[in-house]
Amino acid sequence: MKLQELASALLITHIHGNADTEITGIEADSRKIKPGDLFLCIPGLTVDGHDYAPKAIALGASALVTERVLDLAVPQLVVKDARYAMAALSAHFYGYPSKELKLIGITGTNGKTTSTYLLEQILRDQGFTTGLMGTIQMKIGDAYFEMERTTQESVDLQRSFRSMCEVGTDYCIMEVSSHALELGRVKGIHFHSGIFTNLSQDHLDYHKTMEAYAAAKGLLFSRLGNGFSGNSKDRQYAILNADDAASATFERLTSAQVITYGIEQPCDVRATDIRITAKGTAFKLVSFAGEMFFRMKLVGKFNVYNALGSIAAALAEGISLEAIRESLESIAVVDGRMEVVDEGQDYLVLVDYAHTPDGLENALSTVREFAEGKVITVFGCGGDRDRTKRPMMGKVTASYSDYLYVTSDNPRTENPDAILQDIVPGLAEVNYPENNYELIPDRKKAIQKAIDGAGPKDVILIAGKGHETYQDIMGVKHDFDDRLVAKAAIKGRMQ
Ligand SMILES: CC(=O)N[C@H]1[C@@H](OP(=O)(O)OP(=O)(O)OC[C@H]2O[C@@H](n3ccc(=O)[nH]c3=O)[C@H](O)[C@@H]2O)O[C@H](CO)[C@@H](O)[C@@H]1O[C@H](C)C(=O)N[C@@H](C)C(=O)N[C@H](CCC(=O)O)C(=O)O
Ligand SMILES: Nc1ncnc2c1ncn2[C@@H]1O[C@H](COP(=O)(O)OP(=O)(O)OP(=O)(O)O)[C@@H](O)[C@H]1O
Ligand SMILES: N[C@H](CCC[C@H](N)C(=O)O)C(=O)O
Ligand SMILES: [Mg+2]
Repeated sequence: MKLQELASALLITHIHGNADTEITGIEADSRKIKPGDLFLCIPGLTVDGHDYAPKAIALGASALVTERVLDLAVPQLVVKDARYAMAALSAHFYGYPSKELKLIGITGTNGKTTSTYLLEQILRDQGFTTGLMGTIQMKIGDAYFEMERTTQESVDLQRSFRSMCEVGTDYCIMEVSSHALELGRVKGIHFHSGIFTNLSQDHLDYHKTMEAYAAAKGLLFSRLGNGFSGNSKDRQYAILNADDAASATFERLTSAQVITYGIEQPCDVRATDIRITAKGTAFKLVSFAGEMFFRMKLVGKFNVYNALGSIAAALAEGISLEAIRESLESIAVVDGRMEVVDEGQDYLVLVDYAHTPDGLENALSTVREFAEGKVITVFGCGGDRDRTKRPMMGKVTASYSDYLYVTSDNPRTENPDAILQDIVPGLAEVNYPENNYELIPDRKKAIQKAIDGAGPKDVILIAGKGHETYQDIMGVKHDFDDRLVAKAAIKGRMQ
């Protein structure tokens, strides 16, 4: 595509240099430039992409998008806002692929990944070709890719959507993080439907206040449904959790048709008669499409919420309740979410991804409900992330646990001991006895100790890392998988 043609996606631009320059790719990271690419210079929060333009040119970039003319010998498309331009130009370059897919975005503090897996399974079982995008991985056709982040940068997103179109994808189910919404990664993307899981504290390092965090999530819904067509195929849906106060705001923001789900409040898709055991969850579904009993292998009341959001979305797509039930009942586990580590031991070991106060409250209240012995928790808090959630996570964990091992969870560039010290005031707040916890920065040692000390019927919850296979220390990702470490410790104890 010629630079001139690409520039037509924006009204106010200025081309400095040859407008007929051929662009064969589009990229915002100088480290990924290939010859012929257009390099987008994005002023970031940590560095300014304009400083990397010489490196991009050295690697073969044929033109730049800049916010000011740089003294460099390549054509430049000068724009007002490079981040906005990145979203608009990449959509144009890849031919607006989100319009060719039925894209269902899922946002909320907890439950996004789980919900994407549930809904994707239901749709796949119906014979649809599905795409998936989120924290654990991206799926395009039958190929799986590792993800750097939960929601990709706009240029990568558009490229991924185009690849999904090329393999005949009908539905793409994706997690939409608050960072992505705030940073405009999903600007101009056409969503078919949006699902809201819940809102509780996280990421205040970035959003600063809960109001700003909620407003970021709201962006997904304010963009839905703007333009009725009368054609039921084009109809857009906002699927909202009736038991979460933020839903009322999102309902006001959206023009999409609202479907509500929940447990406590009256709503369109509701679960009653809920039973929770260590082996699964059963409930009666009462919905606008009828009533039915569900028996899922997924553990925890929070997974009933995740199921309800997915059921509502699937019903909106015209899938029968019976088919939805069959799919949901077939799912054994979502990678790293309440995953059992079973080596035949007489205590239960669960690996879970709870890494917020609310996530921990949900995971631990579930464990409390079925634990016959003590509840022992191993957890930590991520470095370079919301510090104010640390004592809150300590408090919640202490409230539900008989014994605690406070340890490291991706300290990143922070001092691991200092992170642990930020958690301790939360334990003191509920007068947690000093004899009931240990601070062990080495996560492997903490897991080993928890396993060595477990008695029959005890439950050990290893929280925070779930599917992760690394421990990030000073920017270096060291191999670390809670499930493998726990497995080895259980076996070690048996010998
Ligand atoms: C707060 C945040 O999300 N920041 C993201 C944002 O950073 P930024 O705008 O500050 O960019 P920057 O790092 O200053 O770089 C500016 C520009 O220079 C470019 N650059 C930079 C270095 C270089 O050598 N060459 C180069 O070209 C960069 O590609 C970028 O275009 O844009 C960058 C490029 O896309 C991202 O790498 C970066 O993610 C950071 C690393 C991050 O950790 N993000 C996390 C918090 C995040 O996004 N998490 C959510 C999930 C959260 C959840 O819901 O749990 C997610 O969607 O993953
Ligand atoms: N609906 C829910 N409500 C509250 N807690 C939940 C819910 N679903 C899952 N959780 C808890 O949160 C943890 C993370 O779940 P999941 O990975 O599905 O969330 P996520 O929103 O994708 O998280 P992230 O923002 O890190 O991508 C789970 O391991 C579980 O402990
Ligand atoms: N999406 C979340 C994941 C946190 C997972 C936890 N293991 C941590 O590193 O804090 C984040 O980037 O904040
Ligand atoms: Mg996720």
